[in-house]
Amino acid sequence: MILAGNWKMHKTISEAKKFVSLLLNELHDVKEFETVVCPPFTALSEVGEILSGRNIKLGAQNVFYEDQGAFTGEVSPVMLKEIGVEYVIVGHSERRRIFKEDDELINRKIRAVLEKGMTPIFCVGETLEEREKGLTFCVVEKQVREGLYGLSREEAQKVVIAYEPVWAIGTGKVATPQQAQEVHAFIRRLLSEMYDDETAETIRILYGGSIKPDNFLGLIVQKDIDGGLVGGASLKESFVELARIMKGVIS
Ligand SMILES: O=C[C@H](O)COP(=O)(O)O
Repeated sequence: MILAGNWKMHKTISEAKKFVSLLLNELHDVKEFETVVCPPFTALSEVGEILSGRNIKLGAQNVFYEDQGAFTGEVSPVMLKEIGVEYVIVGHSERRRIFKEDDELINRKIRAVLEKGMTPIFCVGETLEEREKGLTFCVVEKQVREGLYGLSREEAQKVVIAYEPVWAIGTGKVATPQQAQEVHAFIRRLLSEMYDDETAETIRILYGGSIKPDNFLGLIVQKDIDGGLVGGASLKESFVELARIMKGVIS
C-alpha cells in the first residue's frame, strides 16, 4: 500500500521544510506502507536532505525524458535521481490538460523514470463529460495501453498506477468506493490481459480525487485499491490522519 501526497504548486522551501519535519515527527512509527511526499521542484533537494534515511520517501511531480540538453524549463531523470527522488508522478491530468501532454510523451517519461531505477506514479482518469457519455472504460484503457506501451512485464510490475477521475480532482466530489473499485478492477483485468495475472496483482493501483479523512476508509478497504494519491489533504495535518487510517486498515 502507498500513501502519496502531491503538493502541486504549494509551499515555499521554508514551508516545505517545516511541514515535512512535522510529518516525520508524527509518522515516525509508520512502517507498514510506503509514505511519499511530492513537493514542488524548488523544495525537492532540501526536503530530500531532511528525509534521507527516514521512513517518508521523496517524489517529484513531473520529469522530462532526456538526461540533458536544450530543453528550457525541464528537469531530467538524472537530476531527480541525484537528489534522492524515488517516485515520479507522470501524466497527471493537470499536465495532460493544461500542458497538453499526450499518451506518447507520457510513455517516454515512464520509460525514462524506470530506466533510472525510480518508480513512476502513472495517472489515468476520465473527465466528467467522458463519464457521462459512458466512455470511462474506453478512455482509461487507451491511457493504460499507451502509457505502458513497449514495457516488459518486469518493467510494468514496477509502475504504480493512479486512477484519478478528473471530475473528482480538487472538486470535493469524491468517487464513491463502488465507482472507484469498478474502474480499479477494470484496470486490473486489463493488466492481466496485457501481461498476466501475476503482473496485474503486483502493480499497485492508487485512487486519487478529493480524498479526505472522512471518505478515505471506504476507499482503501476496496479489494483493488492499493492506496491514495492525495492533493489538497496532503498539504496539512489531515495527511497524518490519512496515514493513521491506513495504518489501522493494515494492522
Ligand atoms: O494528485 C492528486 C490529485 O490530483 C487529487 O487532488 P485532490 O486530492 O486535491 O482532489
